[in-house]
Amino acid sequence: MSTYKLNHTDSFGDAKKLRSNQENGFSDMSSLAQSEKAVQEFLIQQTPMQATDDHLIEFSEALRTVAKALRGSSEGKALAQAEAAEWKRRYELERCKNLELLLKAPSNGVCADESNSNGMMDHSAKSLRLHVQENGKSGMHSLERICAHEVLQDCEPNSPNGCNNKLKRKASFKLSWGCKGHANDQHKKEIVSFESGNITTPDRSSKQISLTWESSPQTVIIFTKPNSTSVRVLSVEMVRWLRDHKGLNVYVEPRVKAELLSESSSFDFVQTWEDDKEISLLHPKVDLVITLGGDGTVLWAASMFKGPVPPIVPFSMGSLGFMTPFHSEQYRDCLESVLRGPISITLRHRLQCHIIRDKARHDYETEENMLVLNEVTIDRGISSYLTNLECYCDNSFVTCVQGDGLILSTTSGSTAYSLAAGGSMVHPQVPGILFTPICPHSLSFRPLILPDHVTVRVQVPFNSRGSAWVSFDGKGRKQLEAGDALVCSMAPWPVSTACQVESTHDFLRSIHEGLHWNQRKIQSSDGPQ
Ligand SMILES: NC(=O)c1ccc[n+]([C@@H]2O[C@H](COP(=O)([O-])OP(=O)(O)OC[C@H]3O[C@@H](n4cnc5c(N)ncnc54)[C@H](O)[C@@H]3O)[C@@H](O)[C@H]2O)c1
Ligand SMILES: Nc1ncnc2c1ncn2[C@@H]1O[C@H](COP(=O)(O)OP(=O)(O)OP(=O)(O)O)[C@@H](O)[C@H]1O
Repeated sequence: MSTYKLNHTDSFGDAKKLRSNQENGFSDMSSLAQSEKAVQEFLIQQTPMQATDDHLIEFSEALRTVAKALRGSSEGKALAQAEAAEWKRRYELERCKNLELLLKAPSNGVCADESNSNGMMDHSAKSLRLHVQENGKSGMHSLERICAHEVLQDCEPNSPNGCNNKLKRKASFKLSWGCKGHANDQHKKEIVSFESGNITTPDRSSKQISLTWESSPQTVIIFTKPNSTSVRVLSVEMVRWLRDHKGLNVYVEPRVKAELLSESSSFDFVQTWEDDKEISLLHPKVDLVITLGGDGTVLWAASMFKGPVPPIVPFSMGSLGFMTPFHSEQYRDCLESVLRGPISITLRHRLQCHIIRDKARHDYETEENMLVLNEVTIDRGISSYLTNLECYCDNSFVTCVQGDGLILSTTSGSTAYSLAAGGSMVHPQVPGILFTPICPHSLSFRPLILPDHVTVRVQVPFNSRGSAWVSFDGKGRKQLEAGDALVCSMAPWPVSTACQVESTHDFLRSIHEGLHWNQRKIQSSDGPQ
């Protein structure tokens, strides 16, 4: 039998080609775009109906061809910008790797934080570390590898050891993928095997994931739904219990710290942060996140982490709870069992999105990356016109959405807005991107589910009647003008949420209890046999 190899290529394989296109070709895209618009306007006035002369018809055909070519080139620009952003990210990653090597060099492979002989972090090392973290998501990701779980422990006023700024380990844990029929969670096999030239899939890729602590969690952060009396009462009780009975360091939002202090000054042990930048640096210190609220609070908590997210334990204190399986009345038992481990988790994928502006001064300029746990929505906002959105998947044209808009959803978000717009419900652990139109003005537009490795680009064409609006998990609305594009792909930082029982059980329970999915009276046997 002949042998062969299966290659996986990533969607950026053509980036070099695109870059050279960019360099050699379309240098002044905005003027091209204006010319295209002018041609289109001209065509609208000069329809073949009005132009009876044969030459004019021929001329208008030629202009149509030119307009098409111009449009093609402007589409190429947005694509090239997306590719450029990706190359920029890769460059940042490389840079951080080099920094990692630099940090390692003087201390024989030991993390720079550890290398300091008296255990104190020297200022330059600290500022270098912060600098790396501030340099975009790749930098932060890389840093996690550099200093896995190493943190600078804050000075505790009542600490038995006094304030010695000793470096302690963040609690480490292990994730294992269980297989049906294999009690031993160490069981490992290739998902796809090519033995003897035959392709087989001995195991399925999505399995139950369990988290086992390798050292005890020490620090938790609690996010709470605002303006709720029951949440406020519970947070007071929980913070005290976590400190007095579990000896944990507790972080809360600044608003909650103020609430706690208004209850009693004895809550001054509770830690907080001052601005968003500070919270983005908290990840290396926090072992566990607790949310008290509904699904919106889980979305809120996840949005605070622009890189890796500590495991989340979501308590249900809202009306619906697709991502909040824990009952707040039993919080002590739940937290005892989570802190002890092992626990089943659902690894929820996130999408990373960024907007590429047509007006961007140069091609490498893109906006900040946004991470969503549910979905990114592109809609018509306050405009009463149909949206007109050109959609591409990698380099292929998907379709033009004409309707109220488009939802690009994670599988976790499949039970949220996408469901309301007619998308399928998908188990949250299935990797993929849901492509769900909102009220498409078409009889034949069915929602799609795309694989997890693709990059989706949604562009407002230059001939669009109005602009479009983007929102991220229902928040942070931004306007997309003609020529602007949204680029979206799977993020490398999933969100792990603790399960009450296990992932599939919790998912089914949420659609049964939350949506009364497929509830119907059972037909009686009293009838034709
Ligand atoms: N027509 C709609 O169904 C519609 C419209 C706008 C926004 N939304 C959803 O609201 C989300 C924002 O939630 P919020 O709590 O901040 O706003 P919100 O307070 O307006 O609540 C929206 C509702 O969506 C539910 N929800 C959120 N995530 C869910 C999920 N993954 N599965 C099932 N239900 C979910 C919430 O429980 C809540 O009942 C958006 O991400 C979007 O999915 C839905
Ligand atoms: N810590 C927080 N800070 C600011 N806003 C928050 C926070 N937690 C939640 N929110 C916002 O409050 C709103 C309501 O939150 P959430 O969905 O958790 O509660 P709920 O609406 O009572 O739940 P449900 O939708 O299940 O009834 C959401 O828009 C969410 O973004």
